[in-house]
Amino acid sequence: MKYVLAIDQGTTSTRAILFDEKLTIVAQAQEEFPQIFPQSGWVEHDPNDLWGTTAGTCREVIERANINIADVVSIGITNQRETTIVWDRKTGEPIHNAVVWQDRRTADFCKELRGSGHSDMFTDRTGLLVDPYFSATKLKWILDHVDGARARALNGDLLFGTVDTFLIWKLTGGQSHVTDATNAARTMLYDIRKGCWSQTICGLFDIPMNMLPQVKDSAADFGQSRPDLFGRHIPICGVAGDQQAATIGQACFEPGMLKSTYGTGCFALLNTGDTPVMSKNRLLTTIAYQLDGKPTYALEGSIFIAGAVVQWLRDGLKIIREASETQPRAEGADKTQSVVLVPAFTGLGAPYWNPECRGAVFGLTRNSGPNELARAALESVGYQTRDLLDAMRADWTPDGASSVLRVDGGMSASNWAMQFLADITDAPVDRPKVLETTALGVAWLAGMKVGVMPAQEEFSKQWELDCQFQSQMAEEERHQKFANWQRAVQATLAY
Ligand SMILES: Nc1ncnc2c1ncn2[C@@H]1O[C@H](COP(=O)(O)OP(=O)(O)O)[C@@H](O)[C@H]1O
Ligand SMILES: O=P(O)(O)OC[C@H](O)CO
Repeated sequence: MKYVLAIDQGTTSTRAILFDEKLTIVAQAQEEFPQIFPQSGWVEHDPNDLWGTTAGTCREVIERANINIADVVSIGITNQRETTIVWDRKTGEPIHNAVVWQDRRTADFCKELRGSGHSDMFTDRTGLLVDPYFSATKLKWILDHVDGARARALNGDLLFGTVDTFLIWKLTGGQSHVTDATNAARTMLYDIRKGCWSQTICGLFDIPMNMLPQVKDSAADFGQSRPDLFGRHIPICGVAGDQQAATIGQACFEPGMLKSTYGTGCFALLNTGDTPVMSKNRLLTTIAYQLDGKPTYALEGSIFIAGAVVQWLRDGLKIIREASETQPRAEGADKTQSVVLVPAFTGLGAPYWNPECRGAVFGLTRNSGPNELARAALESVGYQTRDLLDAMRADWTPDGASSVLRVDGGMSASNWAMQFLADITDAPVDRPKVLETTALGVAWLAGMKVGVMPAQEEFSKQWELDCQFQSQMAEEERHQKFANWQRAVQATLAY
């Protein structure tokens, strides 16, 4: 039996998962690391924590699985996207903490950029909206604020990377400075049509292009791990941003197929095939995966608060002790009350993109309590998804496309939330048996590249349904509830 080691470097923890060639999970290890909040709206990670937890969980999982290391034939890396790291080419030492995707420090600069009439150029080339979310302005910020950084970069002494690139640099002992097209597509520096770094954008930001990594397919030769790490060289053959890896893990290979991942936030990706569909409804155009030099594009909707609203009920309001308690609470909620919660704790993402608005609750009565709030919290995730899907359908609906939404992520465990999602979108919601779709996706890329895992068609056939949720809500009720949500969002934006 051969094995593939999948590394899933996420926003709050790092996981290593060992898959066998039949794509069964053999062992896994997970480690959290500190979140650093130097100022309001700023979020950083220590890159050495990202690397330390990666090396640690990989060693642990190999030990736990008790297998011959010679049988681990490939490594796959999937990662939190957009997070920006700059390090010294000679020493491998970062010159600043990683500036995390959630970090809003460049909001004012982005506002200026939007005002300067460049927005369309950025969107045409990169598929993205000018927002602090993406790497470009974070990288510029580091070059502008770390003493001497730009001069060192110009001199060729500094390297830039998203988390995948930094981990590959570390794993290969500084031999490979590479990324894949899905990660490059999140930097706002990459021309997703031409498939190269944009000279114009780098020029505008004064970013020396010699610090950018080489961009490869998602299944490619990314280098070999240092022999002292795991006892032998292991090739790194699969890389994809975590939401793209989940799209692959959900086998959304056909145009029109759609997945939504419910973790802390929620990210929905709709496969649009070989066409980069430009959104008229403030969604993002991105690369879903790139195989054999051929990019497959997707429309993406990003919601910043999904499972995090459940965490707020637990840690903030303390009205539940664990996430699963939201189900009995929602079931017990008074049906005559229409409490609506807009969880704009850090503003609203797609399709509103308003970083300044904050959360609100509407429709409270003296009888409103934990049950009604729990129901409103779960419903808010369904409503936000409906907003995304409506925007996606308005942008692009191929003939005969299925309306099924494939779901995964921690919150997809909630039957109540998934049933409401089917009800409010009036479409089937499919939850697969394997919920580790992110790791699965990148394990497949890495295993397929070295020939120990099935080709795409066979892999798609292995996708197995756990449960399909069908819409059961009367049209009138759906209409009424969604209209209430829309009014609540407008009031929140206006506040
Ligand atoms: N049974 C449940 N009901 C509702 N929410 C849940 C349930 N189980 C987990 N969650 C939510 O899912 C999220 C964790 O999902 P996960 O995919 O591990 O997220 P991430 O990778 O972003 O850390 C948490 O925010 C948690 O509140
Ligand atoms: O680490 P996650 O799972 O919260 O994913 C973060 C996304 O990649 C950000 O774009």
